[in-house]
Parts: sequence; structure tokens; C-alpha cells
Amino acid sequence: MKSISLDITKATQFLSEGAVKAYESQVAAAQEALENGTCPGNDFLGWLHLPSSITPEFIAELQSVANTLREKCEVVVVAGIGGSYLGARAVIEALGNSFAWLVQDKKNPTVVFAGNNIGEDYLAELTDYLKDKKFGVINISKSGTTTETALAFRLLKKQCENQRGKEEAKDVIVAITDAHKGAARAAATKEGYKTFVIPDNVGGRFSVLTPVGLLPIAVAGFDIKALVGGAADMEKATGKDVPFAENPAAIYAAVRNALYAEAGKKIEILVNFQPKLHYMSEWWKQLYGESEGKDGKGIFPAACDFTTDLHSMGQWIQEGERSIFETVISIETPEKTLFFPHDEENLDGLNFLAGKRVDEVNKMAELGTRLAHVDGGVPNIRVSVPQLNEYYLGQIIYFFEIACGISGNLLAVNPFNQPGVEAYKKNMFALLNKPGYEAESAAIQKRLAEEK
Ligand SMILES: O=P(O)(O)OC[C@H]1O[C@H](O)[C@H](O)[C@@H](O)[C@@H]1O
Repeated sequence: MKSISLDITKATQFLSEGAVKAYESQVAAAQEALENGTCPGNDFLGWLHLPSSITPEFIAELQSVANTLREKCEVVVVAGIGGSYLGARAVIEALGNSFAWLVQDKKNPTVVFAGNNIGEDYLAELTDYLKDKKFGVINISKSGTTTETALAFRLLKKQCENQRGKEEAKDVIVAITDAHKGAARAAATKEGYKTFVIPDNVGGRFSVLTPVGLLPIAVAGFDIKALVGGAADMEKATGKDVPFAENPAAIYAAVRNALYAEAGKKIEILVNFQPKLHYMSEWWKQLYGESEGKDGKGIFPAACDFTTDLHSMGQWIQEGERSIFETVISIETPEKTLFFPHDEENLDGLNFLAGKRVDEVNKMAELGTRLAHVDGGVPNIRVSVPQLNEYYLGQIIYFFEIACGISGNLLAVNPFNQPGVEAYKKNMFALLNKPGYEAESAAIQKRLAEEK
């Protein structure tokens, strides 16, 4: 099978000669540290060889549970936030019909997401939508205590039991959580739900290839064996003994750090020219943002869908502050085929495109954008992906995961913790007068009073 490939020529032209190669020894040291478990955050390295450790038996167990949900449900709600839903949504939306919610494809349950916000209208409209549906729930939380997910799950569990009865509900609610602790585990144990474990040593943003991602993706009807196969092949292609120049993840990590350290590029924009990849960018933002945004450092991960956002962000990218670079995921061949028709009147003047495939126009837009942005001083890294299918999505996932682990080590941060995310939670609990937060509640009310 082919592999995804990197073109860094439009990025290295913004760097001094040898700037990327200069990272070779640091990258080797980073990969050794990941392999030997001697890097910061070394209790969260379970993702490193996860693809190659997934057995056919485990895939079969996941598929069997997915089949039960597929047989018994018209709709399956995936409750989770951050790493507990982004990977699943990224893959499902990349592979699914762009209008899946409108195309009544009886072969697959409709997969919807909840627990990734606290929007009252969103949750009210979801519960309304589910009122006449035979639905199930996959409740995903590594900690088992995340407020957004727990709040959504309380609503969904009650509605599922009211609509299907407690006994039947038990068969269509699955929990994916910690092996022993947390509210999600406690509820699953009490109610007798089927459960899968999120390994202690795999952090949320690296968990898409655990049941966190694999079960929802299988429920949606996609081939998790191929997904894992692509990731496993990329695991081999980016191993610590692969020569630097032949290791795409090593090169990507080195180039982005060189652009940050030497060329002052503080923002990386992940770009796609396929709208189905929108959530792949959202998954990537968490992976890099939560791994590197520490100690006042780190490249800010942003994302754009082109050509759509060229009509909104194009001006800034072309002529704003030169602190950005672009990483473009380019899908070589679309899954579908559509030609531009000829029009007798040609009032739109587009007959010069007649007979061409739509993607030919998209590819010229991509090339034209690359030339314009590079001319405007925006370095461009191009990740070429042969097809948008499970196998190559597995390659992309592992490529970005291992590059993130390397990059975080090059940046000298702990890529595998996320202490910063606790701040808002503490304030929220204090403001909600959560039991046990009495002192924090008093303090925050005092602060708010003083700020008036
Ligand atoms: O899976 P959970 O424990 O519910 O966590 C869900 C998400 O929220 C946390 O606050 C972190 O920001 C993320 O790294 C994590 O993926």
C-alpha cells in the first residue's frame, strides 16, 4: 500500500540551510525517550505501540458490540468531549456521506454527538429528536467525571430507560471509561452495562485507536480493522530506527519546530480542501494544543477549510502578520466522480470547465492558493494522502500522534498532561456551589463583588 507523503520544499525555503537537518539528533533523542519511557509524561505512552498491539480478537469483540447497537438502534448517541469524541467524529465525518443526517441510509444507525457542550437548546433539541427513536448511548469519559459528558449522559440514560424500559436500555448503553474509578464506571457497574476500558497510560487526545474511537466508528459502519492497519503501518514507517530523512513524522516535527524557533511562526493552520476533514482538524487542534501549549510556549493550532475559508480568512492569511504557516492535507483522489456539464448559453462563462472533474478545479485552487500564500510569506507543508478511506485515516492519525510526541519533546514540555484545563472547571464548580467547593465559592463570589 502507498503511504502518505510530505512535501516540505515550500517551508524550508523560509529556513536557513540545514535548519531541519539540525534537528536530527534531537529528534532521535526524543524518539529514544518515547521508546524508553524516559521523557516527561512517561506514564502516558500507551499510544506509542497501540496500533501494533491491537489483536484481531479485540477488533472482533468491538465489532460484536457494535453490531448489537446497530441491530437494536436507529440512532446511537456518542456522549463525550475532547479526546472522548473528537477522534470518532473526525473519522466518521471524513468517511460518511456529507448529508448523512438527511440520507436515510437504513444500513447504518445515525450517529449523533452529545456531551461536548453545555448548550441547553442543543440538548433540548437532541432529546426532542430522540423522542420517537430507538436509540442507544455510548458514554465515553476517561476520568468518568467530566461535567459536560455526565450532564448529557444523565439526560440520555433517563430518556433511554423511559422510552425502552430499564432492561432493554441496559443492552443499548455502553460505557467506555476507566477500569475502576469515576461516575461512568460506577453507573456501568450498577446498571450492568457493557463496558470497555480506556487504558490508564493512554491520554484522551491519543485515545482514538482505543475503544473510544473504534466502537463509535464501527457502529457507524466503517472498517476499524483497516483503520488500525493504516495506523500500524505508519507506526512502522515512523519508528525510532527509521532514518530521519525517511521518517515523515520526524521531518514534520522538525520543520514545525524550526519554523517556530527560527522563523517566528507562532501559529500553524491545518488546512484541508475536503469539507469532510473539518473534524479531523478539530481532533488535531486538541492533540497539538493540549500537548504543546505549556510554560508560555507552543505553536497555536488553528484550522481552515479551503476554499471555503479563503473567502473569510484568506485576507488575513495573505497579508496579515507573518507569524503563520500552513500544513495542508491534500487528498489525491476523491471517492466519488462528478464532471462539470456544458451549458449552451454559458451565461456564467464556465464552459471552459465543461467536461472536467470537479476535483480538477479543486486541485488547481489548491495549487493557486499554495503559490499565493508562499509568495505572501506563508510557509507551506503539504501532506499528500492517496485516498480518504479508513486505511489512510489510520495513517494520518498515527502520523500526527507520533509527530506530536516528538514535537513536544523538541519543545521541552510534557506533551502528555493538561494541567491548564482544570482552571475553568474549578471556577465553574465554585460558581455552581458544587459540594466540596465551599471555600472556592466564597472566594470567587468575593472576587466578583470586588470587580463590580
Ligand atoms: O475523557 P474525559 O475524562 O471525560 O476527558 C475529556 C477531555 O476533557 C479533559 O478536560 C481534557 O481537556 C481532555 O484531554 C479530555 O479528552
